[in-house]
Amino acid sequence: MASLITTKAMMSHHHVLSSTRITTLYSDNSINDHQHIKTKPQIPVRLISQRISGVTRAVINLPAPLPEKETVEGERRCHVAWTSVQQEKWEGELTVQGKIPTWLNGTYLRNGPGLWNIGDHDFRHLFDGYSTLVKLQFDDGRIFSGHRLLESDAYKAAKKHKKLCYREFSETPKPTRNTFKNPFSGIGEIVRIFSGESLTDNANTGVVRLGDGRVMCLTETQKGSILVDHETLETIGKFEYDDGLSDHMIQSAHPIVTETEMWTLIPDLVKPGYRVVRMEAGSNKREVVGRVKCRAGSWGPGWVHSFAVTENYVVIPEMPLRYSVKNLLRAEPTPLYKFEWCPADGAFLHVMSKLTGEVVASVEVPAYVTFHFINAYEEDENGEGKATVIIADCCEHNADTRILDMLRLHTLRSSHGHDVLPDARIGRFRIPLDGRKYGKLETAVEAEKHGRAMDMCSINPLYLGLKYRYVYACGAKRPCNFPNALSKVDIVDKKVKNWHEHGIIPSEPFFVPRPGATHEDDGVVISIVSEENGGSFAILLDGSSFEEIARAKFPYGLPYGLHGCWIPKN
Ligand SMILES: CC(=O)/C=C/C=C(C)/C=C/C1=C(C)CCCC1(C)C
Ligand SMILES: CC(/C=C/C=O)=C\C=C\C=O
Ligand SMILES: [Fe+2]
Repeated sequence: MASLITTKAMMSHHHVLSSTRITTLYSDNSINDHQHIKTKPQIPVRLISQRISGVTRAVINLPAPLPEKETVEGERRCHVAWTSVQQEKWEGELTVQGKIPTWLNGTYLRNGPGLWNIGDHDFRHLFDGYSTLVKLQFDDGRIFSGHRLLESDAYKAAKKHKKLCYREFSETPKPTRNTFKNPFSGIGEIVRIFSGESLTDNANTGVVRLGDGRVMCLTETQKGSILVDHETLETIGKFEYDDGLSDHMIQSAHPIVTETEMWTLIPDLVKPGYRVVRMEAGSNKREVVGRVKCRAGSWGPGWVHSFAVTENYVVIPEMPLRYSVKNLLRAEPTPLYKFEWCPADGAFLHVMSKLTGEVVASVEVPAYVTFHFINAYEEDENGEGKATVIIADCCEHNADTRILDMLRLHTLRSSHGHDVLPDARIGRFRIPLDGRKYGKLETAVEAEKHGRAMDMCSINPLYLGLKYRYVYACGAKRPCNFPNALSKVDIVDKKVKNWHEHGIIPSEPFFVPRPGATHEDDGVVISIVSEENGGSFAILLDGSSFEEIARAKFPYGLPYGLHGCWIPKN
């Protein structure tokens, strides 16, 4: 479907009246367009927007609704959230409806998969798409915006050769004819996987601002650590780690970054365990603080998309959903992709001292499935000035691995109106620090209050590792097949405020604190919303009341995105 839309969009000149400026963009750059453009001159597409009763309306620039017959696999036209971006880049000013707080000056940068096809080949899974950065540059009440595809080697090679060239999350390049003839090619491929050579560097998951100001896009392969310019969205180049740890090829997609340091986990597939590493701001060298050995007797370590820290400790999850070398070597994906579900081998959480690298607790907990840890903190239950327990909260999918396969594009694009999204909750782990063997897992807030969906979370970053109260995340208004609401959860009073409009798919609600604020929820929440009618807009909610304070419509539809960061204006 994406290719059909692309061709159509490319052939029409898009005119939208803008109150402040006219932007010219060239729709020459998506992979489909590329083929086309070789024989045709670039077509400038002018985006002009028109103010109608205070709201900027795109006049002709949104993709024209497709007739029912122009569909993927015989389906109805799918939501713009799951539709590839139609141009490689765009830049322009958005017209704001409402009032942006005067203190909000800086750039919100969001990463995520935004292009899910190469020529006629449609990718399978949400996580396969090529990284697409979206910026919202807030400047004195105005928003300058844009998007751009990340120039990873994987994307550049796909563009050049018009085929998949690296292993993505679920996609594997087709073997070449030589591979069939060469009896050693299987071994060669194993080497290429374990050296990381055949793995993607498509850094489509998150983006972080390091303490020294560099901005890095990330995914779960180490080679997918790529520096970008947050103003132009240009790709600067690979982040070159200067520490000899890259031969471990994979990493957590969510390092924890502060002004002074970065913490991350490097899983070890050969001797199942995790290296806990720290990198000083300004350096490219990660230092191994300690190593955790997996408790389960399984072949692979538990999948580690994210983890948590407290003031003094790193919390390392060992999920029963484990990396599987067997599945890694398969060309065709299993329902659990590169992972396998091993609940009989146990589920664990480990706690390491940041200072000494010593593992101070390692507890067995009930089975769990999570992509995202929300926050963690130490609690001194006896009031003796010593932490006795660690609380670690995560978006927990009720130990149900189906969520991974629910994120297949076919499912996201097809289950219209059916309530098929499996339930999720805020899972709260209690990890005793007194040597007890077991930890607890509880539901922090009744899941019904946020529509039984819970993922893509953020907190006030000033509360990282500390006792905190508010979680911002995607919840749901049922029925749905994907989280379709924004939720503010008060985990102390166990109250939830939800924000929803019909037909929307909002991306991660990102909290930016007001400078000088004394209340945890004094700030704004930013999200980019994909609409059912093919459009999209940026929304600003008040962090406290969770009510809309401003929105700004994009002159075109943007797909769903994953994680973002805030880069304050210097
Ligand atoms: C987008 C997101 O949240 C996760 C992306 C994960 C990726 C791209 C994982 C890729 C992998 C391979 C290509 C092979 C090795 C295993 C694994 C790290 C899962
Ligand atoms: C989008 C998502 C889960 C949604 C489920 O409700 C997970 C994304 C993980 C990667 O960042
Ligand atoms: Fe994530």
